[in-house]
Amino acid sequence: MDAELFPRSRTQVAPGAVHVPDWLDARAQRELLDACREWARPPAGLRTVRTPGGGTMTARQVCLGWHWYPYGYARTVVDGDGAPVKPFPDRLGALAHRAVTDTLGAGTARDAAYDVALVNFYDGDARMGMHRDSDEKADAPVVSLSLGDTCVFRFGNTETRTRPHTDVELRSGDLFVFGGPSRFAYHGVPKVHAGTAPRELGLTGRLNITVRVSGL
Ligand SMILES: O=C(O)CCC(=O)C(=O)O
Ligand SMILES: [Fe+2]
Repeated sequence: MDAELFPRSRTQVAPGAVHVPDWLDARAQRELLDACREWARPPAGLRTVRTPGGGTMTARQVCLGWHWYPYGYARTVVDGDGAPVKPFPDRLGALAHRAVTDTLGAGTARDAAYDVALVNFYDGDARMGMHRDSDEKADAPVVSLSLGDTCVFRFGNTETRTRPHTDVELRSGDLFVFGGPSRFAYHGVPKVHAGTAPRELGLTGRLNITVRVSGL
């Protein structure tokens, strides 16, 4: 949509939590999507995540650098095909540094060694419940990039899964960074709006890439 009634602008959603609309241009989105398609291939490809309670996550996932499973990190896909996790690409680290500098300032992530990416694919009625990204042993900001369908991203507080929270619309190309006092805030994806991806991207569904420092 190029004729917004109200142009979207950069917003600080909470201290240390910043939303930047359209951070990735169409070409960068396309390149990231192509990379995600490669990463999704087996071995150590896209998988359904099973939770200890016997449930499954509706968003399917592939990891880079370290393999996340509920609730920890490993070097191999311990809850899947057992293959070694795919390497963390340097360019995702560079992208994360640029994202943090752009949102929270140059000093914030100077020494942060980004080494993990979690790629979540949402199709159909997929969503993600309120949770904290708390299996990392470091407090560097989490960098989140979205591709494809628009979603409602719910950003809450560090104490409870419930209110107060702010609902933000994340669209294809948007950046969301949460660090500092917001690093361990609860967040989730209650809704993905099917069929809202930019037509020229060629993606049915939504992809989200979070880049993190494992501290491991
Ligand atoms: O899909 C999103 O925007 C959020 C993903 C997320 O919270 C996570 O991977 O931990
Ligand atoms: Fe998360």
